[in-house]
Amino acid sequence: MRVYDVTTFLEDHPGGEDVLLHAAANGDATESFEEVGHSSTATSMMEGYFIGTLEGHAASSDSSSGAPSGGALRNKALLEKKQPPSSGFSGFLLPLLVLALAFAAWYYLTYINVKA
Ligand code: HEM
Repeated sequence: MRVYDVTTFLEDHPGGEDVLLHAAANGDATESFEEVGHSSTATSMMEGYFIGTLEGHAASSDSSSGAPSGGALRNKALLEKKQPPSSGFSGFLLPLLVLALAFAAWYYLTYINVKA
């Protein structure tokens, strides 16, 4: 199941914040969202609020088959969060490595490779 954080969108939602809060409290807004017949603009807007997927939770259309209830949605530990772009090797170590290489090159050219 896909999870969206619409807290910053509540005030801007043309359908009002109440429907969003109600859908969130329900745990699964898939059906409500589809019933409204949202435009393709609305559907692509929604992707901007996507924060991750919830594993082990069936889509609402399957919920009659005894799938776990929306309460599980609040278990943030189950969320597969998107990695922030600036972390780990590419975010911190790589720029540091490039800087170190640049310094080494400058040092070599300035002090070691001087032709008198
Ligand atoms: C991230 C999720 C959502 C986004 C980005 C979104 C966006 C929009 C947008 C752009 C509209 C204007 C009409 C259109 O372009 O289709 C709209 C209308 C509406 N939305 Fe949403 N929506 C979201 C979730 C929901 C949910 C979960 C519900 C219901 C529980 C809902 C209920 C409505 C209703 C009732 C309208 C009609 C308002 C009217 O005609 O006056 N929306 N929404």
